[in-house]
Amino acid sequence: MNHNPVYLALDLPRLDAAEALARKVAGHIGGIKLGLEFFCAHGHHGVLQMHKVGLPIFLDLKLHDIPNTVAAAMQSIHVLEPAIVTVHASGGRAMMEDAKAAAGENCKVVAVTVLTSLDEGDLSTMGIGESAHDHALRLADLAHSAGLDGIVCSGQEVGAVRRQWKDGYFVVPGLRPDDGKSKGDQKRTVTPREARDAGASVLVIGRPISRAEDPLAAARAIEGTL
Ligand SMILES: O=C(O)c1cc(=O)[nH]c(=O)n1[C@@H]1O[C@H](COP(=O)(O)O)[C@@H](O)[C@H]1O
Repeated sequence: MNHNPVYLALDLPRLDAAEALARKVAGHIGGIKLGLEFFCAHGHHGVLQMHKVGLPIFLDLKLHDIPNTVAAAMQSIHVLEPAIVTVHASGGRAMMEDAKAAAGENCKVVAVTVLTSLDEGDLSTMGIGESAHDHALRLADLAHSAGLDGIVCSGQEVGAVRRQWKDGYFVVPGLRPDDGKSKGDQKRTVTPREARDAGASVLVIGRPISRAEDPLAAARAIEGTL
């Protein structure tokens, strides 16, 4: 892989702090991921501000609604020129098809399969009887047939998904360089290197860099393992 696959998740409440962190580690990451925390606090203005850092922007909005609403939301973010946008695969085939049709040019649309914060116990409380692995594969298939560019899944499933969808674009969060010693709310974790070796296209990393005592050293160390 000749470009840096790491997208830094900027889950920080303050815009100035988020921008300062992105600028500090910019030479050691490949892009910036802005999620719900950032978008709800700073909206379009915040995204346009972060574009000034000069890295591709991944807009992680996890859209999940009726097809018409999701398509309209996709259209209203064209102006932000995101490189990647997320929707939830559990929104169904028609929602994903309409989301892709409404996406801007050069924007990859990827579907979240099973959140990395869930394990089999959580799935069973939601009425899902199959394993996280099987459910992620099922939703990956659905996203593929709906014409999406790829999916979001944990590093524990990405190898199997890659075998069934050879040219897919796969985003893997839930990464812990310390091999899960500081999981926090994440349940299905692997190391960045394991995810890359298993076939991830993008590695999403937040707190292991943003909450590190020295974020620049943390970003460099992760880069060195890839
Ligand atoms: O869509 C995502 O990016 C996502 C999907 C998922 O299943 N799990 C997951 O953690 N994420 C996001 O990836 C980031 C992970 O952050 P850290 O756990 O701090 O590295 C957060 O911004 C999450 O919103």
